[in-house]
Amino acid sequence: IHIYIYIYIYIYIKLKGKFYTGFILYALFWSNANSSSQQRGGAVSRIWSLTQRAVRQSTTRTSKPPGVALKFILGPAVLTVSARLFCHVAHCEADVNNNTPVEVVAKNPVPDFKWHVLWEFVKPQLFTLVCAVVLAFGAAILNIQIPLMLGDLVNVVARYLRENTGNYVHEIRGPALKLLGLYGIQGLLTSGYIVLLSRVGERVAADMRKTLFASLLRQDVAFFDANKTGQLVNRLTADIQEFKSSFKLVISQGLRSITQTVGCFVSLYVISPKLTGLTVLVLPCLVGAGALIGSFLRRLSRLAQEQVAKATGVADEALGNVRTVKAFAMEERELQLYAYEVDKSCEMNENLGTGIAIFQGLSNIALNCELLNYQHYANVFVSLASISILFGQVVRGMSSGARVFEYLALQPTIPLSGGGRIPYHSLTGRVDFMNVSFSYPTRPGHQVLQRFSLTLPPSKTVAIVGESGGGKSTVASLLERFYDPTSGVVMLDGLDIRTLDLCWLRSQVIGFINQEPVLFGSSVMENIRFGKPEATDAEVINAAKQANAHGFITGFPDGYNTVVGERGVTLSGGQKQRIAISRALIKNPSILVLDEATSALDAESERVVQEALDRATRGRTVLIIAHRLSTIQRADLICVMSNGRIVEAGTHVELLSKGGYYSDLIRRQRAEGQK
Ligand SMILES: Nc1ncnc2c1ncn2[C@@H]1O[C@H](COP(=O)(O)OP(=O)(O)OP(=O)(O)O)[C@@H](O)[C@H]1O
Repeated sequence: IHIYIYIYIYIYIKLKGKFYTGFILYALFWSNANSSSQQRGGAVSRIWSLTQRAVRQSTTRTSKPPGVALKFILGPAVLTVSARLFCHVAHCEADVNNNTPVEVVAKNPVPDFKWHVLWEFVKPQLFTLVCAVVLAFGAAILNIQIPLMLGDLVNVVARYLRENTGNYVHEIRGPALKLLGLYGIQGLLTSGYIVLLSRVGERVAADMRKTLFASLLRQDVAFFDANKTGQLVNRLTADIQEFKSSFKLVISQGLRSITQTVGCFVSLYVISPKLTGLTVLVLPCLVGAGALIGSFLRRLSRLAQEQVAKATGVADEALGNVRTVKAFAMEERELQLYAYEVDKSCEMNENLGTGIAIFQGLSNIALNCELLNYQHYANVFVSLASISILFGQVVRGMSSGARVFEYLALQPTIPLSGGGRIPYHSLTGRVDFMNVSFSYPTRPGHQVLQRFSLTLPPSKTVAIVGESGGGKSTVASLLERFYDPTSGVVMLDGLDIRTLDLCWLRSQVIGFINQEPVLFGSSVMENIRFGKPEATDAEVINAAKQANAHGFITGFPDGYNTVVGERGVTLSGGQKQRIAISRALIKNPSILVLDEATSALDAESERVVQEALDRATRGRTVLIIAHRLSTIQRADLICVMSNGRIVEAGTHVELLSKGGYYSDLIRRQRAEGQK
């Protein structure tokens, strides 16, 4: 009987997660106690024998072997619970999406779990959730009834064996049919609540993902300086996954385990187990069927996982290239793309949930039918063990939830919308930096700009040159309003840019091209259209012509429909740069910022790109940040920066004749070129 109980529990463990820690500990404890008591030594053995004696004295004898409840049910169960509570060991609850948890370093290491935020997500699913709870409760109540029905059946068999009178088939039919009916209803209820719960879980998780993604995209660039993209993506994936699993498990198992534990303790002492039956013969069939359905479910799970990864890929790309997304004010479009992929993965996970539901419903029926003779022993153990799993799961679920909620509540310091706009026909494109001082929020002690002043006259080209780390790119970042100055103002047409609509500023006024153009893994057409989503094909082609890109694009077999690969890996540096220029030009910006736009190119690529840039800059206010001084000689004004200040300014000829910092830079660059 002991072997059977172990086999039964083993199967249960296989189906419901691994909670064998208590068993291993118990087995060790028991064998140690037995061998030690034979040697009459050891504190452990003495405590053990005292416990056994106390239990023997306190329990009234039943038909069960003495101490069986302690040895095979309470012992392992209590040890499992303790191991779980105190040691956090050996629990590996099945994760349908096989997400590998990544260490998350939170800004606030222990964020609070906010119930009211959870409520906002659960509210729309409340009806489905209540139905799931009712069904789960019904299934749990039936689970308690089953051993009692079983008792009726056993009584009939026992009476027949004892008295050998009456019509056996007639007498057994009633209780047997009742029992089968009960199993059927129980299976249906189980499937029902799992389907509903899976739906609630998936929808809550999908809503959380979309809301968190929207909240992340809204954040300032400074937020992304302080947080690694991988961690943010992890909150969108692993944390929400963990939270979802816990949410479903706690509701389904919590209700079932508590009701079942109470009920099974009662029935354990009411019914006496007599039947053994065909279990050994049937078990391999059950295991085989389980393995078959399991492999199907694993396939479903893998597909769902791939879809989740796809959604994560979209998020990762948008967040990883957040400067580009922000420079084109494309937050809304990225959100839509992500929402589409998330909804698809939500649907696939719902299908998976239905598969699991059918599997569990069937396995419940099969196990109940075939293993009924051990039901009352094993159920108590399983219920107790499930409660122990729940403790750990509640803790993990709440901490994952808290990490997700932490970022939902964050408000950006630079709001994306709101503020004034200057009508297109009256916008001149004059920019003034007035006494600007600035430190990056992640390095507040390091002042990058100190009382920096500079004017970009309308339709003129101003270049900034100077030593590396002197603060040139920071000037461009402040114009894009990736950050706000610590003191001083940046003005557009005489208006403080903090009073202007940021979305308008980035999407319509400023075109930004930097050293390493970032493309998205879609077609050339879509990449150029990123600059102006409503642009017609003709506008896209026109922008590509202006940027010297039309020729090479039409040379590809798929032309504008050529997919450029992740981050544009299938294109050369010069080609990528020209697509980036087309993307900036399509919005017809009044101001163009070129941050080292040609410094990563070889001489030939630089020539074609430079040609495109010369054409692109005509009639616009241009700020060029340059390393290669040869590219800026025709600028209307060249400023030399050092230590966050302008130390010299003038035209190329003026600065050369001055013989100061600029001519020194030119000399050094020539010398490097000759080497
Ligand atoms: N996001 C950031 N967070 C914190 N510090 C930064 C950040 N970006 C730049 N810095 C620091 O600010 C200073 C100025 O950097 P910036 O990129 O503006 O220099 P640069 O003149 O453009 O240099 P380079 O010519 O090498 O590109 C440097 O000391 C740099 O380390």
